[in-house]
Amino acid sequence: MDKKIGFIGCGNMGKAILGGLIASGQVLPGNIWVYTPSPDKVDALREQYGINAAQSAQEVAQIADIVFGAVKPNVMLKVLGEVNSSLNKDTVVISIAAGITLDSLAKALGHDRKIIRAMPNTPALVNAGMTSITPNALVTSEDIADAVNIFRSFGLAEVVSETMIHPVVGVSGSAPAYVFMFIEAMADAAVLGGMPRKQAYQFAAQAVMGSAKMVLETGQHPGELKDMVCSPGGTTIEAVKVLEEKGFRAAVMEAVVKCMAKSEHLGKS
Ligand SMILES: NC(=O)C1=CN([C@@H]2O[C@H](COP(=O)(O)OP(=O)(O)OC[C@H]3O[C@@H](n4cnc5c(N)ncnc54)[C@H](O)[C@@H]3O)[C@@H](O)[C@H]2O)C=CC1
Ligand SMILES: O=C(O)[C@@H]1CCC=N1
Repeated sequence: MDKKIGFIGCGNMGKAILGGLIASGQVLPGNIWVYTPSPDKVDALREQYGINAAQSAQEVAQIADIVFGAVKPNVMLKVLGEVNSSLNKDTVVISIAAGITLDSLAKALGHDRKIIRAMPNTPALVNAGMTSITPNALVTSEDIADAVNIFRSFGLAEVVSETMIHPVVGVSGSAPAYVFMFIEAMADAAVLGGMPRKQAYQFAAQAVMGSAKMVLETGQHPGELKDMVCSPGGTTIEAVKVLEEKGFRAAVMEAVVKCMAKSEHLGKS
């Protein structure tokens, strides 16, 4: 793609997208402009990736064809509002902020602006992201294809209606955090069993990745795949029984429901 890509804000998530995009070879580093208020951080990104360091958010807005707003939700509307007059007519603005609706973005940017609300996740950094994309009515099918291509260059991406955004945050945007906790807890137990810590993380993480791949690639029901592991009278069913007794599934469901509720709350405040 020869479009110019801009990042206003580039912390955990912006860097995951930037890193994924560059690793995919889809966009050359020379076609990427980044601004954050900390010049040291932008310089570090320039050294690591070879991107252009912008002096201001307005500079990014002037140059880029596609501008990522990758700042925290509480400053997103202010930051985008301040660069609005620097954007070109056809620039596509992609906000990745949790809880910031297309409607509020249009209020900050004007109702004639092409805007996409996207919800990526940090595994973008290792080419395994999952992103939802919700365009407003002004975004053309070509713009949508560009956005899908960008996000698919480092994982999977689906266009969804804005009503799906809260489940997306719950099951994907925020989900890596719960999975990391699961991996950490399994590894702690393996360490308790005498395994060196580094090896414990490797075994636990590979088990999670392989299991996820089985769900994605076999098309089999997760319950069926679980049953395949549980030998009669074996070790796994002992662990499964404890997880059921401790309310593992209910805890996960409740956590995701809380996450969705917070996403909805952010959208209203
Ligand atoms: N971290 C995650 O896993 C995910 C985060 N998001 C969304 O991504 C957005 C960013 O989150 P993180 O990357 O985690 O936050 P972060 O705090 O790591 O990064 C924020 C970035 O914005 C910059 N910044 C702060 N004020 C600014 C300003 N006035 N102008 C320009 N840049 C400014 C900071 O220097 C930093 O580079 C949030 O809106 C969040 O909802 C979405 C999906 C997943
Ligand atoms: O915790 C958050 O608010 C952001 C949105 C999805 C993941 N991190």
